[in-house]
This record gives sequence, structure tokens and C-alpha cells, in this order.
Amino acid sequence: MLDDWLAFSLDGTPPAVDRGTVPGGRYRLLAPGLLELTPDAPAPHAHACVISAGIHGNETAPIELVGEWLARLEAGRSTLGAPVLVILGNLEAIRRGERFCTTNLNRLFRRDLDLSGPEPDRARELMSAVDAFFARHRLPRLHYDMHTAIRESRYPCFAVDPHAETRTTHEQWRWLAAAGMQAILHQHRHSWTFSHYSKHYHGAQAFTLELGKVRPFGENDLAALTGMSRLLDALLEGRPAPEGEIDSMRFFGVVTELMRQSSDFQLRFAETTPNFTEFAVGTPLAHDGEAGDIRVEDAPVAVVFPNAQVEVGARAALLVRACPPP
Ligand SMILES: O=C(O)CCC(=O)N[C@@H](CCC(=O)O)C(=O)O
Ligand SMILES: [Zn+2]
Repeated sequence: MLDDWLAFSLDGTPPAVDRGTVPGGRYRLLAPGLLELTPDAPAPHAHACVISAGIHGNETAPIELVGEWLARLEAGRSTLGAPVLVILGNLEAIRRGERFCTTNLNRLFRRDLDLSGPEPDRARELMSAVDAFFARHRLPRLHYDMHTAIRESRYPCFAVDPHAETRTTHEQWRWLAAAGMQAILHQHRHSWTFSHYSKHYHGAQAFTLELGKVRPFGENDLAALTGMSRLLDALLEGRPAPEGEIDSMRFFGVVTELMRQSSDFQLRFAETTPNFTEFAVGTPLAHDGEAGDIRVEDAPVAVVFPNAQVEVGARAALLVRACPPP
């Protein structure tokens, strides 16, 4: 199953058979990068799970994690107990080892999307697959969209909690704590990311998970992601996931997004500055064309996902402040 799916997804080799059995259920190769697992009978704690990786093509650790997870199932070391939609997102960008080809796929997950091109087409295909999957399974909905960050981070593993009406359950905080998340970042407004899509349109418990730093295939330390592997195994088997202490994680809220406004845009701090580094009031964070220097206002802020290379009009950084645990 796994080898056929990867060959189908990444080399374009059509599979000899597109469906079969796995311990506890069956699989179907829906399309390149789309694999559905269906249990013979959902276990009592089963969720309908969407697990995605490779939405950015150079973020390889989550792809390796998914590979090992499916290999454990195929080898009979775990038994399917929940419906799972497994997604490899931006296949051409994965082949190239690049974040994206023409535009950032993770800003396109909205139903009124009217752009054309490879990434918009893929966003529409993934949104349809998620819609059909959640419609097929009347179980609590869950989506973990796994990424790695461009920079080092004061919290190497952290979750972004998308802004939407659906409240995040305390159970999710406990699962994420046990999975090794060190921080949670609450988004302050709609962000049109893949995890936001599942939360906003489907009421799923959904997160973007940052699992360390971007590295090429073969250079990832999957041992550092053992907690995440355990969580994925529990979801696949439809059993209760391990729980940790919510207070072991730090919580942050986005205060504002620093948007790139011109072609003359520079960050005012070093490339090596880790995510969640705090800056005092008055510190210049960026220079942006005619707007000039952008400085910290009102109170200190920490900076997450700073990226001067984004397209004009796109988010160049999140400015965040610590907040109490839920
Ligand atoms: O390290 C970076 O600058 C980017 C890492 C990454 O891809 N993060 C996601 C976060 C999505 C979210 O805000 O939920 C992204 O930028 O798409
Ligand atoms: Zn990413």
C-alpha cells in the first residue's frame, strides 16, 4: 500500500491495484497524495481523522513521520480502528524540495477561491476530498496539518490554533501536551490555511502543527517526535490518546500580522533569530518601502514565522504576546 501510494503520488506511476486490505480494515488510493483508510468497524473512541503533510514541499519531517506511521500499520504493528484521510499536499513542490511552486498553497483554502494555477487547483482538490471524507463519516472530526518551521524556535514543537467559531476542547490541549507541543499560538482572525478550512467549514478540532525545523529528507530527527507518533498511532487505532498537563505548554495570542507592503522590504533582525524571540517597545522590526520602519508599539511582542521573502501583500510575520492557558 505505502510503496504504491508513494510511487503514485511522487513518481506518477499508476498503481496496479488502487485498493486492498490493511490490518483492521481497507485502504483506497483516491488520487495522487490522497489515501483513505476505512476500518471494518470504528473503535469506540474513533475520530474521523484528516492527517496532512507536505502542504509545503520542503517540510520533510512530517512526510517521514506519516511514512513510518503507515509502515507500522502495514506491518501489523497497529490495527486500523478509525477512518483516516492521509494527504500529501503539494506534490510538485515535494518533488522539487521547495516550499511552493507558484504561490503558497497554505493561504488558498477558501471556498470562494477564484485563482487559477497549480496550487489553486490542488487547494480545490484537497478541499473537495476533505468535504467528501467528513460527509462520509459521522464521527467527531479532527485535522492535524503537520509542518516544520523555516527558523529555529524557542519552542521547536508548537501548534497554531486557527481562528474559527468552533471551541477547542480541553482534551485536545491534553493530547497536544502529551504529543510534545511546547507552545500554542491562537490565531486572531481567519487565515485560510488548511487547518483553518477544517475548523471553519467543518467544525473539526484542527491545528497546524510545527514539528521542528525544515531539513532535507534523511536529515530529520524523528526520535524527537516520538510523542507525535504515539498520538498518530492512537488516532489510527481509534483508542484514547495519551494525555499531558496543559500547564506544561506556553500559550500565545496573535496581536497583529506584519504584512509585506512593498518590494523594498527587509527584516531588521538577524536571519538566525529564533521564532518567539521577544522585542522591546520601540525596536524596529522591519523596513517596508514608503512606510519606513515598523516598530514595536504599546508593549513587547514576540515574532513568529518572520519571512522577508513572501510575496508583496502576504504575511511576513506574526506578532504575538503570551496569554493565560484556557
Ligand atoms: O517557518 C515559517 O516561516 C513557516 C512555517 C509554516 O509553514 N507555517 C504555516 C503556519 C500556518 C498557520 O498559520 O496556521 C504557514 O505559514 O503556512
Ligand atoms: Zn509549512
